[in-house]
Amino acid sequence: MDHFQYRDGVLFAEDVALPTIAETVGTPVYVYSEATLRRHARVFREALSGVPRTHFAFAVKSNPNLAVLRVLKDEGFGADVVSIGEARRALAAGMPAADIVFSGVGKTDAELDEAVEAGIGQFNLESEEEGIELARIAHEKGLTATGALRVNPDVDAGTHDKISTGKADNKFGVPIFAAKEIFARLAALPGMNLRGLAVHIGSQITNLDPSRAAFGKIGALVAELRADGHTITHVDLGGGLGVPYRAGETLPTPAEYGALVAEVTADWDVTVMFEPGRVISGNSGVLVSQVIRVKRGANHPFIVVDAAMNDLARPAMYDAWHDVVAVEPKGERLTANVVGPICESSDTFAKNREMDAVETGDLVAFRTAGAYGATMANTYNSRPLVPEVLVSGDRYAVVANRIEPATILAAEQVPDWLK
Ligand SMILES: Cc1ncc(COP(=O)(O)O)c(C=O)c1O
Ligand SMILES: N[C@@H](CCCC[NH3+])C(=O)O
Repeated sequence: MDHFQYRDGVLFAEDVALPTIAETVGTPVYVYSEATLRRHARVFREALSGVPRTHFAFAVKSNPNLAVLRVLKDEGFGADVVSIGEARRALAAGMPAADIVFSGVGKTDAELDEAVEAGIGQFNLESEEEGIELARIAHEKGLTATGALRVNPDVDAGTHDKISTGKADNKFGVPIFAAKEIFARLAALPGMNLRGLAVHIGSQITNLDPSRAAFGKIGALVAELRADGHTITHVDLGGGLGVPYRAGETLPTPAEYGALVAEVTADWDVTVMFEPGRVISGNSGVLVSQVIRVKRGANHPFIVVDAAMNDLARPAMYDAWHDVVAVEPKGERLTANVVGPICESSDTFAKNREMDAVETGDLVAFRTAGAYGATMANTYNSRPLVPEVLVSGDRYAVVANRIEPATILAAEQVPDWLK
């Protein structure tokens, strides 16, 4: 059930009218539905109920807001983090360190050190070099770090090139042809408990065949490692399941993904770990923005809204589609370009888009903005950092303040020689 629905011609998030939030918090503003987050978490877990032992780690990068993480912690999720900053967020949300998986291709020694001290549950090792460093750091403290070797299976996930991670020339993981030897060397190090493998081939995956191919390669590697005498208790299959961004799109469902995983992993006898991000957070959020003005263009009008590419970078970065809807539709349609105020032509959310007619002062909502939205926001053009609101039934709360340019200016200074 969609928790963003029209009631009497006004778009609501659960039981809160979006204009109410826009009036009290201002625009642009991200609005998340707690009920949707919980529903997605439960649907995903349920989809994997055919797998006997599972661990769910929400990909913090998709939406690191503390309140969002708290909801997922409540749903029994741990976290997949890629920096110590994300690890601190997961811990601050109350997630046990043991439920946190530390991924990422460039973990610094300082990050590894802090994460080992914190008792992070699993390090997904992206290289032999990283594994050696982690083992040394842990051993010097008289501790043992738990690791899984991330394997690059050389499978094309068929997604946007910029978010594809499993091809041989992507920077992630160790080449599959070298994985056995690297595993053996790392497993022998004092300070290292290497318990399994990890794989993640990309994001916004819309066809499960590449996942099947990648998981099959991992299964074969598990068998080979066991034949060599290694103990494999955990395999992390990453995240990446895509979500519909436009009405009418059909994508693999969590249930189809779950059935594939149950089938492929049936004889693995491991705890299967997952790192879903977008599939949990994507359709849990919208970005609400106000129309500043509608200006005439050569072909179509330009609808200039108060959100920009600094608030929602996906269209500019990946030519991504986000549905744009009027919060209070008037029943008319038009074809327009929806743009932000930033001085770049890439600050375009929609081109030649047939959409609800809107006028100056109207509110619009960008749908499917809960993943890789606020988390990728910045302050380009000295714009404020966009705020976030969580709705729960008829309640709502600001869960991230708008950071005004003055706050950022206060962190800058002119050096003595220029005074
Ligand atoms: C290692 C890792 N795990 C999980 C994710 C989450 O991906 P998604 O949000 O597509 O589920 C990503 C991002 O692609 C990732 O790099
Ligand atoms: N930022 C990307 C996803 C990156 C996934 C990172 N592992 C997007 O918005 O689609």
